[in-house]
Amino acid sequence: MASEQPVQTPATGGSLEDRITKPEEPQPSNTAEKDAEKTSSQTDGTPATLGGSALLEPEYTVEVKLSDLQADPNNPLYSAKTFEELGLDQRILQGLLAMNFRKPSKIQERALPLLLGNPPKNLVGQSQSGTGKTAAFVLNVLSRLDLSTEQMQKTPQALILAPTRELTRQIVGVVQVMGQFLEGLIIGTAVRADTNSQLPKMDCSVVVGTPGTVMNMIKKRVMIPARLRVLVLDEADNMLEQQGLGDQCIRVKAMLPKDLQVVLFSATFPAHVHRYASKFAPAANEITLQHEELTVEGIKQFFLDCSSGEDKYQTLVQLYGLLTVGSSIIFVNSRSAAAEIEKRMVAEGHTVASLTSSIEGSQRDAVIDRFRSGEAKVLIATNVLARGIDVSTVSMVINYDVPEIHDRGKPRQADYQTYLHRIGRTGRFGRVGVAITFVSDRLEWEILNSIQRYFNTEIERIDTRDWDEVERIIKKTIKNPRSQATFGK
Ligand SMILES: Nc1ncnc2c1ncn2[C@@H]1O[C@H](COP(=O)(O)OP(=O)(O)OP(=O)(O)O)[C@@H](O)[C@H]1O
Repeated sequence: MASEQPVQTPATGGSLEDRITKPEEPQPSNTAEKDAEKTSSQTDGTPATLGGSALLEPEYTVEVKLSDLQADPNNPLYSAKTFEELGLDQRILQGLLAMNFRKPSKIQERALPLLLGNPPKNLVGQSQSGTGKTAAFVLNVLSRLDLSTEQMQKTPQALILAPTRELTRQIVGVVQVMGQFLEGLIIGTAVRADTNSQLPKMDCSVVVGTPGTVMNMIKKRVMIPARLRVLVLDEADNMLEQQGLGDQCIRVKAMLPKDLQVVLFSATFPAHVHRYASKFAPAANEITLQHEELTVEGIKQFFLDCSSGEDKYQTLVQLYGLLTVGSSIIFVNSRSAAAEIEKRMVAEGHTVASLTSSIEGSQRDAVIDRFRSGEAKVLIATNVLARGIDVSTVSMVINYDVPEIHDRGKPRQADYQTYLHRIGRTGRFGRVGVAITFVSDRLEWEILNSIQRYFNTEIERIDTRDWDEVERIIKKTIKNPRSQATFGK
């Protein structure tokens, strides 16, 4: 197991000495505009400059389809305003331009005025997967920084907590690109180290990290939280609910200044966590949705009947060709299942990678980086990758195992939130994708049925007796990277 030693890691896989990320030197605004003109594609979680997968979509597809979606008031990407009208700093607007963000999404348009108000108020914000929550909180963080002196540039003023190292590194990438024109912005990454290395000092303006590592850093006084103004919890329901993570978040918050703005974001806030979230972020403004509104219509949901565990494996192998049309993630419920499937598929000559919490941190970084760059197109993962990960080329998600809550001694039951987050790895920001769940017995079928009812959505059965038909259905769905689909009900 990896040591508890926390480190700051470079967001971009630089040298170990280079642990604090400084954005590149600001460029004059006309350069940014020219860059935005040149690039026809938006960037996803890790932009191409950071080794990520920039979208290779023709300009007309992005312009026409996305602007259609953003003009539809029933769509979560809809906005009546421009970023300029939201009162953002000119240098931040330049960052958005460089990312090719033309218009805010609904959550960005609604959340930003609430977040940017003074005196600052807490916020609980919810919107469907892939609708731009990261930008909403990053824009608030960047807007609240005082970078006027070198001392302040090296003083943590905002803390963003995320549940996994992969999501942490992704958020660092977004802060870096969005804040590239803010002179003096320094970003620290606080994730667990592979070995017992010394804790680096968090001499930075923004810290992004996982709760356990941040807690250690504060305890050991390598991170001084006295000047923090904003605390963000991404995937907040998961952060507050999960045993361990929840305790750590509470302990971290207890070590921070009392007059801090607390911002909680997630696509899901089940009722029992929502009550708790209201305590963690008292008197918060709230943007919430009903669970029936949460599914993204661009994600076409299917299920496949399998006769046994072995049949699930054979079905996956039959699907392999389709999995590599774009990129895909295969979700399993255990680390051992991930290892087993990877071993068998590799032995049979298929190219797959796997990412679970059983591998060391730097190896995990290497796997996700290969997936982002498109070098690895099929990734087997546990729930560690279910939330937040934004790789725009993912056109297919397979639930090899139905997501379930494992409560010892209790009957098996559906994990609604995890289902939604897993399938949300595709169909990002107006794109289309396919999610297929494998069902191998009656109980799994009942669990999937209850998921369907909970979200008031449709999960269509695919008949595997005719593989040509299966292929036709899936290809038809993912052929066009953007649909005219509306979201929710
Ligand atoms: N206003 C915008 N214009 C264009 N693209 C955008 C805009 N806002 C966000 N995006 C892009 O949309 C994608 C999804 O954004 P993000 O990862 O923030 O979604 P999310 O709501 O946090 O999803 P999840 O619930 O899965 O964590 C990203 O690739 C991001 O770059």
